[in-house]
Amino acid sequence: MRQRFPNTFRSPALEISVTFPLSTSLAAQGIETTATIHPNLNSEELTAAALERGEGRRAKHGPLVVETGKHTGRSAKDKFIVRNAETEDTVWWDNNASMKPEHFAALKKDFLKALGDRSELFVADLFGGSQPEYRVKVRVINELAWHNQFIRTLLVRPTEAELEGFVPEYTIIDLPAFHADPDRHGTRGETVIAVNLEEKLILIGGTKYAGEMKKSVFGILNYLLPPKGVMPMHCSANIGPDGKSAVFFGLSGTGKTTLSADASRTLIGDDEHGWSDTAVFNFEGGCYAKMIRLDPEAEPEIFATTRMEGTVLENVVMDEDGEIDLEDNSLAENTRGAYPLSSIPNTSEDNMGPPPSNVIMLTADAFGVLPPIARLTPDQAMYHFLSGYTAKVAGTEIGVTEPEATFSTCFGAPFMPRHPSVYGNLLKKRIAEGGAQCWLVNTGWTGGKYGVGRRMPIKATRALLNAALDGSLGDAQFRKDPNFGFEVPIAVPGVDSQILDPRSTWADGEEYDRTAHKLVQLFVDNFEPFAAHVDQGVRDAAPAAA
Ligand SMILES: Nc1ncnc2c1ncn2[C@@H]1O[C@H](COP(=O)(O)OP(=O)(O)O)[C@@H](O)[C@H]1O
Ligand SMILES: C=C(OP(=O)(O)O)C(=O)O
Ligand SMILES: [Mn+2]
Repeated sequence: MRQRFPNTFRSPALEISVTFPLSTSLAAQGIETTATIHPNLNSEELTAAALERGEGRRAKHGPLVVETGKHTGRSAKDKFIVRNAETEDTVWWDNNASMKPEHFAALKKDFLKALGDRSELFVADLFGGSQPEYRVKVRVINELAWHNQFIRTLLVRPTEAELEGFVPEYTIIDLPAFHADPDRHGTRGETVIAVNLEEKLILIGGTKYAGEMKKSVFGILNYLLPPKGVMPMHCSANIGPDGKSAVFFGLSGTGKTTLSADASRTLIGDDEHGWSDTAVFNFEGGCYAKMIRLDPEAEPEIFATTRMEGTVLENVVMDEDGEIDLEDNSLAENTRGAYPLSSIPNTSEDNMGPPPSNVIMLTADAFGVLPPIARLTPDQAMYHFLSGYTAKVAGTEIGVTEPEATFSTCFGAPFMPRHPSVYGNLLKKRIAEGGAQCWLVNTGWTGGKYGVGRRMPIKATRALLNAALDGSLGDAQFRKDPNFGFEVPIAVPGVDSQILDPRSTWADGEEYDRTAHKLVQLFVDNFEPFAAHVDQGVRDAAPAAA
């Protein structure tokens, strides 16, 4: 039986038939421009505007196909948080690059001048977040029509009633054609994502990769929600036939979107959620899926969106007949598709679900050491959440050309402005309250490390996940992993038992042991800085260095 929630957040605004005037003018925000303003256009109008302006081409079955030039992934090293009274003591500066207020002031002045010079601008008033008491009003100002379509697809679209009297709390100005000047703006180069949490203003310039906008809103929510007792999460989420929800943490490209799209489960969202006292709620109103080598058998729901109007395909190769080729990575390895939740058949109508009964942590293990699934105690869950061991998947960040083993705390370090212990303690509290069962799932390599072994078959991952989520995995026999101490099932119906014992999938068991000991040492070394922030139970959950 499909889980039904009151239809209070699904907005028809994606289908608004006319442009909707801005309740708060740009001038009221101190933005002087003679540009023609296109306010709150819907997808259809924005696609038409993008095609008219030659920003992209239409694929045979409807999607808008665009290219983003040299930036086909996030420019992680060009993102800055302004260091000021608001952020000095609240931001985790070991992990977030800082910008001086005077550099931001110069950058803002130059952005406002650039806005003044534009002949037209596309402006969308949107929500970041679905649960009314926690959502943030965000205004996005774009020079590209397709960027405006992207962000209204990815964020939550207000109803027409909610647009009445809409006063933006945060404003994003997104100018891909703007080139930052390192001397004047304190940037590394001409690309910049500058976040001012005091002025509530985000300036994005010098990149056409649309993911920067969506991740900027994610960063705002990751900063604002912890003081309200809400845990922000880099995860996807869905609801099973039993009405129980699950969240899937994972760094970029590890499987959040893929694994949360499952015909037998109701999708909530694919990337960013909050865990409040009463619900797990989506921060977004759409999905942003990797499209490279998409297998229509393994991922039918996502594949169907590549044949729909309202989808934006980023860096997907298309021939002159409008036929797309998802196998072709000549433009980018990180090809993407952005589509509204309404494009997926079975989604939660109010973008929310009950607090999670299962917490899945997805790790793309490039060493091929970790089992395809492991059951975690709450202390082991905290340990792995703070460790965030995974691989940066090729293409998701500028400069990452093949899987790189990495430790990305909270499975989303690039998006976490506060210290990891803030998020870790919220997770600990939520798990203790609701008794969620936690799992570690390796969607990376098996049969050897990256380059020797093979990628974990999606079919095996889905079978193991479904067994975990429907509870049947609880009846399996488990063994204790000799290196990491967590429990691993010995046999699961429908899954090749050998894959459950990684060592047996390697040609040389002793080579496996050596690699496993190396990985354990990497875990131990990485966890050092967290040890003081956690209790003894979590420290005891660590793997024993060889
Ligand atoms: N076992 C697996 N589980 C999940 N995804 C897998 C697996 N094997 C390969 N993949 C691929 O990894 C990528 C995961 O991308 P995606 O789900 O968009 O990640 P995220 O949403 O975490 O950024 C997809 O291209 C998917 O086809
Ligand atoms: C779009 C992104 O998110 P994800 O890959 O986690 O879907 C990203 O990391 O740029
Ligand atoms: Mn994703």
